[in-house]
Amino acid sequence: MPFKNLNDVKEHCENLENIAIFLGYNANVDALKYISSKNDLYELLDEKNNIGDVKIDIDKVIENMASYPREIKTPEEFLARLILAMKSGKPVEIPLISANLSPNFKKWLEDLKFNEKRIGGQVGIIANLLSLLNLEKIIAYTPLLSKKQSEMFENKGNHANIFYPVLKKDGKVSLTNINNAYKDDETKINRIFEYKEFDFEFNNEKIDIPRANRLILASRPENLRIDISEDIKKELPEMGKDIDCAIVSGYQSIKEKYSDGKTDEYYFKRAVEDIKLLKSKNLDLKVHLEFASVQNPLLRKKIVEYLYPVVDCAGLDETEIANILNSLGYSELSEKILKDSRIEDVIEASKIVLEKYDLEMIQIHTIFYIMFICKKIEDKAKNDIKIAQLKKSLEFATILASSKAKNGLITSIEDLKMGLDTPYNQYGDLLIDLVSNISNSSEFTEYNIVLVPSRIVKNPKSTVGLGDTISSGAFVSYVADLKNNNVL
Ligand SMILES: Nc1ncnc2c1ncn2[C@@H]1O[C@H](COP(=O)(O)OP(=O)(O)O)[C@@H](O)[C@H]1O
Ligand SMILES: O=P(O)(O)OC[C@H]1O[C@](O)(CO)[C@@H](O)[C@@H]1O
Ligand SMILES: [Mg+2]
Repeated sequence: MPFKNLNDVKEHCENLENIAIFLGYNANVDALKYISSKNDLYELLDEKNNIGDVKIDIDKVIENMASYPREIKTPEEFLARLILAMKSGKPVEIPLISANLSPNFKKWLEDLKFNEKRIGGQVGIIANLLSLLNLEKIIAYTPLLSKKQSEMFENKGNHANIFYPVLKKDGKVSLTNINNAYKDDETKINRIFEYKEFDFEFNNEKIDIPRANRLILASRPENLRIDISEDIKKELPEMGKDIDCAIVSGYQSIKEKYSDGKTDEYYFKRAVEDIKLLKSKNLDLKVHLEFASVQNPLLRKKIVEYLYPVVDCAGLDETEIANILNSLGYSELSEKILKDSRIEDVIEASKIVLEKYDLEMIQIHTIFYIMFICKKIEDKAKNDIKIAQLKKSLEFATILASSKAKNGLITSIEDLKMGLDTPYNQYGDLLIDLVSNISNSSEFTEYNIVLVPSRIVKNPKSTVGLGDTISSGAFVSYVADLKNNNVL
């Protein structure tokens, strides 16, 4: 067990302090609505426009939403997708395009009272986490940075360590404390419905919620472009020279077509350029792409086809990798994962993606485990060290995630004691045995498959952002090993 006490965790955090990282592109405000019981649910559904009076045939509504991007426009569609998400036991994110909303649904959303507002988006969540872990420098780039959004970035390290690239009057780009770098942009708000485990009746059906989870209604503002303006873009090579790694994300909000005539291809080509520019003066730079759920299979395929070839590491959950496989034509394997989430199938899927895009590392997080898959190092002694380091990075990630699950957010390194004190889930030993058998099979002799069981928090305060927490914690820990001892 690599972490016996909080001091071991603190010592591990110290290894991360010399890491500098670039984060792009998506940040937003997460407005959280807690649904802790069936009464909360009925109150939510009855609020104002009597959305609860909506009598819906869930299957019919879903059938009618067959066209993509399967966004939500009406109360019926919201209700149907919320109940399906609750039943599924899986995290769900669905785009919400305000221009397309029915008037009564738009009003219902506007009148909704939220329990809590906190930073969201991969960039927002990861920047605040890594700041707290005292990383040397975090360049957090997001296209929209309103004053309200900039204030939600919390420079909680020993020194202000979250920076935003600002074009100065002399034409130079300076990395400015993000709290002072805001522009007159709109604030992007996502609505998060965080529900606990409970059961309820709906349309004469008893519905069980198998585990606490969340449904995200992700706004898609027309003027949000996943892009870096030319004057900042030209500085990317210099920024890349002074950092060790990058985490890129947010491509899920790219739309096929924009009002100004631009298309998704325009933004994907520029996103590839951004990564190549960051790497251009620093060949050791490691780039991790954190996936999110993408309803539209064409868009999902473009994200991996354009971006996986130019990144080194990919983080995603089992639903996301199943959907990627579906977009790549492996529909049978995809269906099996979506239906049963068997680890053998997830590992096979990871190997397919790793090989197809020549990735260095895949990191998968599911409710029951967190796993790294990568090629072995020739030298056995070195590879054994690598496995031990990968395992330690995953352990660290589970401690981060369960601390955040327990407390809703991590406010100090002391909070990590909560995660450390949370035991592995009951399937831990079974999963470890399963993976060691698979690792020894002929198909995987060239691969390291390293798994750590998750430390599931019963009745978590919230679940949104746990995947971002896991992926970023494991990735920066991996990079620290690369940087500090070059064994990997
Ligand atoms: N109650 C919980 N306790 C501990 N870890 C959890 C709990 N619920 C979920 N997790 C972890 O968080 C991950 C959620 O990942 P993901 O859905 O990608 O989150 P997000 O995209 O919101 O960051 C799961 O794969 C699991 O490892
Ligand atoms: O797809 P979007 O609008 O960038 O939102 C991403 C969502 O995913 C999260 O980052 C969690 O992974 C939420 O905080 C956020 O609401
Ligand atoms: Mg995720």
